[in-house]
Amino acid sequence: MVLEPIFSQNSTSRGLIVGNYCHDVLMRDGMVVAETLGGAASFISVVLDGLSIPYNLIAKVGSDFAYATNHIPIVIPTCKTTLFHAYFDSAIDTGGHQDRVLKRVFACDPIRPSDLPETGFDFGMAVGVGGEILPETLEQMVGICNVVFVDVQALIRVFDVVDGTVKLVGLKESGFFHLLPRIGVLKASADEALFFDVEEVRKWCCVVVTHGKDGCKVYWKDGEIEIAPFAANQVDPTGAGDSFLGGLVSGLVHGLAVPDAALLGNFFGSLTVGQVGLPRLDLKLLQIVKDEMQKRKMQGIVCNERRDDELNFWKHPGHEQFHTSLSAAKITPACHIQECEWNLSSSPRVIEQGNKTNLLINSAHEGSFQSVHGKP
Ligand SMILES: Nc1ncnc2c1ncn2[C@@H]1O[C@H](COP(=O)(O)OP(=O)(O)OP(=O)(O)O)[C@@H](O)[C@H]1O
Ligand SMILES: O[C@H]1[C@H](O)[C@@H](O)[C@H](O)[C@@H](O)[C@H]1O
Repeated sequence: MVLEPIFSQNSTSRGLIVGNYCHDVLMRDGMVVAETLGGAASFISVVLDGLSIPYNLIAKVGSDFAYATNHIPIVIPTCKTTLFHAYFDSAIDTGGHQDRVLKRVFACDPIRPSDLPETGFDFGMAVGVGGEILPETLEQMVGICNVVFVDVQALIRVFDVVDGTVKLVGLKESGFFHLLPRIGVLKASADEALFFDVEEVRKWCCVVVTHGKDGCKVYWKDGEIEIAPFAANQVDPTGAGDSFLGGLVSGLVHGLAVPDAALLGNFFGSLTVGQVGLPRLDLKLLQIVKDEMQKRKMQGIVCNERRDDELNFWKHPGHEQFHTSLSAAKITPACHIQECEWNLSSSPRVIEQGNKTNLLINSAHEGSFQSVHGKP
């Protein structure tokens, strides 16, 4: 397992995020309810920026790309930006995680090894959404990064040739399987985890399976541990897994033990489902989170001092208190968590302009749309 380098990270570590930005169109019962910036890279950026973690980002878009982002993507004039249509069906609601059918309508260029910088990175994140990460790209990443975190959705998605519907293939058939012993952490949603044998893969790398409102479970060679969720009022599940991964990696980079870092993942996942599109993270909230992470370090739970892989996987004293403190931060009055008051089933329209989100709430009485910029 390539795990030891995770624990030698520090907050000046530099990361490499690889995965295309995309345009997301969310539909509810046939109606467009939101158009937002998407792609795992964009959700992860929000979390890493919020926690002041430096990184380079390699993403490709077309000249139609509609958003302002902190990290400028590579523009391919001959391509359109990757576009996903996510279809939510009011009739299907699987216990808080609304199921969706995802269609890739356009696919921008793949990211090739020659698109990556040659310099070494402390950590890498392979986070494709539309099949843009090739086996040779991941191979190059494991060569230039000390440790690589991989979202399995980057490896096992295939796209219907007629309508672009996203389907999954077994990890063994994906063309990436041979690279598993060289990656640090493989993250999968519970649905995606059905496409590989966790018992087999955990021998080579750490596996983290997310379970929506129920939190997540971490598996490694010799053990496994469940990590508690945070309460959330889910309005849009999109990007929860991406923000989770951003939180997990940020925690590890800041020197937290794996369970604490996974808890931070759950925290950012829960913030994301409470909003439509990218999470808008309050600065005061972020400061509280940073302070709490610092406190965990002060308690002597500094992984990069221990260099002891096995120890870093178990919950250390104070883990539950860390959960309590983060939960409290979410409800601190000073922190305006901009949770929306509606959910996708009530069919409001959300249109993002630049990096701002407009909520256009359908007013039944006036027969018109009312524009609201988040909450006051
Ligand atoms: N309804 C919820 N309430 C609280 N936390 C949630 C909820 N949904 C997701 N989360 C948090 O986000 C994490 C990731 O969610 P999930 O397992 O749904 O990922 P995903 O299916 O990959 O998401 P997506 O593909 O939409 O990005 C969970 O492990 C959990 O911590
Ligand atoms: O923006 C979203 C998000 O990144 C999801 O994690 C991914 O599954 C979708 O394909 C993408 O459109």
